[in-house]
Order: sequence, then C-alpha cells, then structure tokens
Amino acid sequence: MSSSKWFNAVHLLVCPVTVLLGYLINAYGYGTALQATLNKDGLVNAVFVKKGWFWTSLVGWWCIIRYRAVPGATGRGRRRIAQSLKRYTILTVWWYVFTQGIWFGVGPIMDLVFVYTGGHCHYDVFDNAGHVNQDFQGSVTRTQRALALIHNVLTLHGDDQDHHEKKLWSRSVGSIQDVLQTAESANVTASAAAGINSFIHDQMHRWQGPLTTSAQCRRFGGHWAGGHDPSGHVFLTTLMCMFLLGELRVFGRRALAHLYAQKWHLLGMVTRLFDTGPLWTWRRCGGARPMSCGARLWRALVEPPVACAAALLRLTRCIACDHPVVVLLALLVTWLWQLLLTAVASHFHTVREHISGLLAAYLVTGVVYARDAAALRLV
Ligand SMILES: CCCCC/C=C\C/C=C\C/C=C\C/C=C\CCCC(=O)SCCNC(=O)CCNC(=O)[C@H](O)C(C)(C)COP(=O)(O)OP(=O)(O)OC[C@H]1O[C@@H](n2cnc3c(N)ncnc32)[C@H](O)[C@@H]1OP(=O)(O)O
Repeated sequence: MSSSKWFNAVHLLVCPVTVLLGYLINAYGYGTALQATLNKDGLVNAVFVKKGWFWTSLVGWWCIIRYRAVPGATGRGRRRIAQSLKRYTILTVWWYVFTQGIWFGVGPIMDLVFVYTGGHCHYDVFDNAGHVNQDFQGSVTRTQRALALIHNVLTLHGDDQDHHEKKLWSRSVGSIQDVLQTAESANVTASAAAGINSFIHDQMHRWQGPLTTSAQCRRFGGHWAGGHDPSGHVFLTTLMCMFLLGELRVFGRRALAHLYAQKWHLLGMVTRLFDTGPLWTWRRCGGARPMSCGARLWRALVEPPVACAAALLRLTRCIACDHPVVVLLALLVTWLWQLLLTAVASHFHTVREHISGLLAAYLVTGVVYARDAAALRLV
C-alpha cells in the first residue's frame, strides 16, 4: 500500500476508531479511571478544547505558511495556499454555524436540533426528596454557582411578584439560601420541591430569557436536557483533527524531511536541557584548578537553572519557528485524547449524540478533502 493510501486511511479512520476505542474501554471496565481524569472546568477543556478552533487555526496556518512550497515554485505555492484557505474557510463557517450560531439571535445547529427534538433549559434544582438534584449541574462548584445566580435574579425581581407568587418566591429564595449557606439539602418537602422548581424555571425564563441555546442556558445556571443534543466536543475535536491531518497532507512530507535532516541538532538541544545537574556541575568544578567552595556552589546551584532556561528557550524557538509541525502533532494528539475522553464519558452524552456530532464534522470534512483528493495526491 503506498504511503499516500496509508495516510488516506489514517485521515479517514482515526476519529471514528478513537470513538470506538472509547466505547471498548468502557465496555471492558477501564472507563471509570479515565473518566476520573476528566474535568469540565479544567485548563485543557476551558482554554484549549473549547477554544480549539482558534488554536487549530493558529498552528495550522503557521505550518501552511512556514512549509509552503519552495519560493521558486511561486505559482504552485500560491495555488496551494489558496486551496488551503478555501478548505479552511468552509470548515470555519461550518464550525461557526454548528456550534456558535447561524445568525444573530438564531442558535447554532447543534442547539436547534436539540430544541426541535424536545430539549429545554431546565431548573430542576430540588429532587423529589427535597435535596439538591445531583443531575442539576453535575458538580458541587457548578451547582453553587448556578444557585447563587438564581438567587440573585430572584432577589433582584422580588418586588415584581404579585400576591400569589410572593409566597412561592420567599420559599424559593429561602430554600436556595439554605443550600448556599449550609451546602447541604434544604428543608424542602417533596410536595413543595416540584412547585419551587417550576417557580424558579418560570422566573428564570421570564427575566433571563430566551434560553434557547446551550451557551445561554449554561450562562444563566440552567440544565440543558430533554432533547437530542449532538456532542459539540465530538464535533469540534473531529473537525480539528480532520483539518490538521488534511493540511498535513500538503506539507507533511517536506516538514518531516526537514525535521529528520536536523534530528541530531534537535537531539543535542534536548540533551543539553539535562546536562545542567548540580552534581554533574560540581564534579566538573573539581578539575585541575580546584575552585573555592563559594565559586563551586555558584557554578553548581545558580548557573545550571540559568543554563537550562536558556537551553529551553532555544529549543522552544527552534521548534516554534523552524519545526512547527511538532506543535501541530502535539495538538493533534491532544484533540484525539480529548475525543477519546469524551467518548468514554458516557454520562455527558448518549452514543447517538456522539455519532451525530461525529457525522456532522466527518461528512463535511470528508467532502472537502475528497474534492481536493486529486490535487492533494500530487503533493
Ligand atoms: C480566514 C483566515 C485565514 C488565515 C487565518 C490565519 C491565522 C489564524 C489565527 C487565528 C484564528 C483567527 C481566526 C480563525 C477563526 C475563528 C477563530 C475561532 C475562535 C474561537 O475558537 S473562539 C471560541 C468561542 N467559543 C467558546 O468560547 C466556547 C463556546 N463553547 C462551545 O463552542 C461549545 O462548548 C463546544 C462546541 C466547545 C462544546 O459544545 P458542548 O458544550 O455541546 O459540548 P458537549 O455537549 O460535547 O459536552 C457536554 C459537556 O461535557 C463536557 N465535556 C465533554 N467532553 C469533555 C472532555 N473531553 N473534557 C472535559 N469536559 C468535557 C463539556 O465541557 C460540556 O460541559 P459544559 O458545556 O457544561 O462545560
């Protein structure tokens, strides 16, 4: 099988296989340990994955420009960049309309599918036993944050309640206050729980509405539940992996050849990072002309971190400027790892919601790169 066919196979299969692997990990009972490493509010998810199209755009375009065809072939180089820009623009528009919004005031496709299949922004704060509903926000931190927000909105509109609502209003505010102060279950009876939930739901939709997208619902402390919710994470990680692998086809050979040609230079830069241990330096200070104790301590304890920082800076600059394909591959591995975690985290989404997120990204990127396959094969 030629390398081009291999690459084609990897490009087409890596995302579906990663999702399938996640399901197999769950099926064989190893999912719990992996799910424990998952943090919705963690740095990787909040800063990288959720803003992943920005990072993917940045690194992808830097590689496309850095590894563009040799200056001599300007016509072909310009044509390739124009083709990459066309593919990138299609995928960026698709990313936007599927996850961010179709138009001003119109939610993204993933939320429209959800709403039209019966989904809603719920406020089931208390369960039938009068405790805070565990499924309401999924974590204590998020629940506390959501309840504080609901409490502020109810307090702000306390005077807007008519006589009948006043009683419900004070009971709702009181119950939420109990939970916020004691972080335990409020003294809400089962019969009262449903009434309080429905009152909070109506108030939040009245004062903070319309809550018709997952972003608005999340922002105003609601729980996005009840419809078919295509997984935005599966969609986004698949779209990013398919884009990076697709463009790697354009410059991958040249980038990896350049990396291979400088392998010893890079290896030397990496080993120099570790060549600064204090004991190693202390031994070297012995030598023919033994140094004073103070001078040896300076050489052993102060110079090594400085030398290590300088070596790290040189290596970072070399990779970022001369071998950005290393950063692209690191991003690719990160997105695939996050895709695996999302597939393993069965409590976030059903399999069908994963599959709809996957297909939404996969079909568009498949068509975009299949259309350019002939041009890409010649690269
Ligand atoms: C044309 C120019 C050419 C030249 C370009 C040159 C250079 C380019 C340089 C720069 C680029 C400039 C322009 C490029 C164009 C565009 C730039 C893009 C800018 C951005 O990019 S600006 C980002 C704005 N956008 C946000 O700021 C985030 C908004 N948000 C979302 O867009 C969604 O969020 C999404 C889609 C990320 C996920 O959608 P979703 O929420 O539906 O996800 P899903 O339902 O699957 O997950 C259910 C729950 O499980 C949790 N979960 C699942 N898997 C998990 C895992 N593995 N680890 C931890 N938690 C996980 C989730 O965190 C979630 O929990 P929760 O939502 O409560 O956190």
